[in-house]
Amino acid sequence: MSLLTETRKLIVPPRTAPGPSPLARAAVPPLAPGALPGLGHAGALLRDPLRFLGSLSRHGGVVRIRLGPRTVCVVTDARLVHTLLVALAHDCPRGAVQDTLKTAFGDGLLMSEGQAHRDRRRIIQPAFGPDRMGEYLAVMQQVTEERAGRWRPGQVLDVAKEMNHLALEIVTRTLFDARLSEDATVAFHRALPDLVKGQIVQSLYPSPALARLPLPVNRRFDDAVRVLNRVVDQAVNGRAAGAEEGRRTLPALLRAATDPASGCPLTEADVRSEAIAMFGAGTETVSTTLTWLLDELLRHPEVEARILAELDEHLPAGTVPTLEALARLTYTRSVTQEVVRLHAPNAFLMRTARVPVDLGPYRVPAGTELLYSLTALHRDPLRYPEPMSFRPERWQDAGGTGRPSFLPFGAGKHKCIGEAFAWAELTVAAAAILRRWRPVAVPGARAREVVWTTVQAHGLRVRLAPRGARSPRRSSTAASREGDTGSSPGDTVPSSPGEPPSGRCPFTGATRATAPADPAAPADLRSRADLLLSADRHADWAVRRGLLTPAELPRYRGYALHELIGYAYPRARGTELDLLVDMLGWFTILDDRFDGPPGRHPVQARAVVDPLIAVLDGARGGSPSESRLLLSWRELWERQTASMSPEWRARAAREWRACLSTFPAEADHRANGTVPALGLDLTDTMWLRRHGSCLYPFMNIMERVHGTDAPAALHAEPALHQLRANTADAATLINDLYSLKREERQGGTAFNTVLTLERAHGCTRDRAVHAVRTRVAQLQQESEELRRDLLRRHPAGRWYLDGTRELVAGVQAWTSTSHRYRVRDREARQ
Ligand code: HEM
Repeated sequence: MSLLTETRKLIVPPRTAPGPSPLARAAVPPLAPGALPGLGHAGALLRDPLRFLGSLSRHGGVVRIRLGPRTVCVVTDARLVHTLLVALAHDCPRGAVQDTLKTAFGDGLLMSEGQAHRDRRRIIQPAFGPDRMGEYLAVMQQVTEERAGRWRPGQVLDVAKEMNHLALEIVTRTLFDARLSEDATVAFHRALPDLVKGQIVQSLYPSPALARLPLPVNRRFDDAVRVLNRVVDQAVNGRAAGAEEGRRTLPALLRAATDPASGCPLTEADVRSEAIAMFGAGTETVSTTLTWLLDELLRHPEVEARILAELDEHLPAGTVPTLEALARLTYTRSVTQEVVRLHAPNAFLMRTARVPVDLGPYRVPAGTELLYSLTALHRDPLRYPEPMSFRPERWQDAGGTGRPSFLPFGAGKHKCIGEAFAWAELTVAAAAILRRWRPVAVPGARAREVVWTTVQAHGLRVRLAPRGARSPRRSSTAASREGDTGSSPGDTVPSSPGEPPSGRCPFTGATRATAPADPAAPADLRSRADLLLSADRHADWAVRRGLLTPAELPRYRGYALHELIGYAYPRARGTELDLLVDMLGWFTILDDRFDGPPGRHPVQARAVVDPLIAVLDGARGGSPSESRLLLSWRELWERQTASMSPEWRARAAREWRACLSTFPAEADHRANGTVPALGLDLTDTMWLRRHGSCLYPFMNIMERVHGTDAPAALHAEPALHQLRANTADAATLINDLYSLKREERQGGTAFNTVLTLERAHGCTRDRAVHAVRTRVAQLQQESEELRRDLLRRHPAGRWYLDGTRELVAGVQAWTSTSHRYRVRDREARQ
């Protein structure tokens, strides 16, 4: 210790927190017993840090410990910790551990002090304001549902790993409106431990110059810094597909700001530095807490049941969470509070006294390092009886979070800026996971505490069981639709006469028609509040993406596309449901574009379609001239393919390409006045219709909904190819029957099998309709046989085989009721 410091201690009066006269305070904090020569207390701290830190409170509110040659004061009393963080904040900045990060990442919120810190905090605060929070909730829910939607029944989940990825994705998608590649996500989590280890070790070096030596720990730290900078670059510069221009993301806030000290705009280095702060402080804390939450729920099923009941009551499935709804989840909040108390992530936090300070009855000299453990504070038996018991009820008593001893987010000027974000994230993510899955404990794979700078939950593995269907409460919107009856098939489909028209069917070649299968009674979708909410969300999405104007919405909503999804994919929920509705909506809007000039001009058709196909080939976006249709397609392609296998992606790309290529092909025919109807079986017509109606891509999506590819051996079966063709044909033909009147009004430009039969083969209307209905029945019958055969050999693919049947039934149920194919009397007369 230098003479200068010693002299300063004598002449500078100690800073004191407000309280009794400083004259009464002069005690040197007691030294904890058990110091070993040379090592001091380092062994005890390393062996069981939380037990050791927890044991110190019985010696005093501030206790000295020796770590080798260093003496550190541990603050064990919650009130004194509060004093340190609030009243003494100016004189006790964060110190050496934070300085290491400062060298690596610059002066971000997590690293800065004083005026620079205050200025930066003021700039960043709006990113956590209540209006932004409202928007983040929906994203948090969506991200979690997407991730949980990729899990499979029976899968064993490494919970900590999954929660790490989830928390990183939530921060990226909310604060940055960006997406990280899977590689970047993995690299981030690999690099973080090396960063933290290096941060601690380097803070112990007697000279900063030692950090430049080629020691393994330094090298790994430098590598970690490089990786994290690369990841952060992706978040800062890589806006998510479909991200809105001008959205108030954190980088946008920072780029628009001026540094009050210099009067200059903030630099890209500043933006990156703040991104590091958010990733560093806002991911592992949350993921660890979520992991502990799931662990505690496994031990306390009755708590889980109460949470689910409360969610059903105040945040029904399919509801987009709001801050108000979250505020009503009082029991769930008690549970998350208890998890945060018992497993407060911050095991060690540090401050350094710049000048002599008094803490309660103790005097602490300048230069002293002060350590406090929020985890240990929250396990103090005097404040929390039976501290190691998980008892959410303790938060329902008076006092709640207002207790001065409850400091999971710190206090004072460095208090967690993400506190509200974190509470919301914990609730929304837990709700989305628990709604979908029931985690079952894997024997011998429970969470165990591993203390680093945070208290991590290692080793928890659970097996996932799908949560039994819970009945969503009916929303008022659902109830208000009870009077809806929809239209009857007779409105639009020419009825087939009782007896088949005589002669050979031009389509099927049969002389006697097979009786068309009766449509199964459509399932009652009115109790599906989530479907209506998905429809609302989709309408909002379509307008925000510029695909529709608000004026176009009422007519568009009349199509009730969400009902088609509800019928055809009865098990799709959450993210998949939203994806399906968005995809179908997008395709319908695209299809409607071809009712206009692009449908008659092949060059225009190709101008619309080629950039969409290029996305499937991996073309990168970013040109400011990209159409809304293209931007939203990019987003949808990303959402469809996320987490799917390369084989699935290749198949989906191939089939979307085939589908989109039909638009210019049809435009060619229209321009030349030709009909693709060579041969009696209408092979060409059917190829175009089958692919043009997007049934193949929508069959692929069944695998996305199910969370896994159908067995490869099933895909290799020629019989499956036939079944898929039959499914596409049957659904297309059903659609042709119901859309007949609407398409007839387009004159010779429409592609409809009934009309083609009339035009190309001179059939009467009755005969053409009968032929199509007969073909549908035949396809359905053949499909049943194919299904039976495939099921015998590939029982694991049952869900996929059943899905093809549901798809056709769904199209049938919907086409018979949708307003899309209704022709109003006035229109019909025109
Ligand atoms: C369960 C979750 C979380 C816990 C327990 C937690 C805890 C804390 C604590 C104790 C501090 C104060 C550290 C100190 O005094 O030195 C802090 C600061 C901070 N936290 Fe959190 N945090 C959580 C989530 C988040 C999230 C989600 C974000 C951002 C998305 C975030 C961003 C930050 C930042 C930037 C700081 C530094 C604030 C400043 O110095 O002004 N935290 N957090």
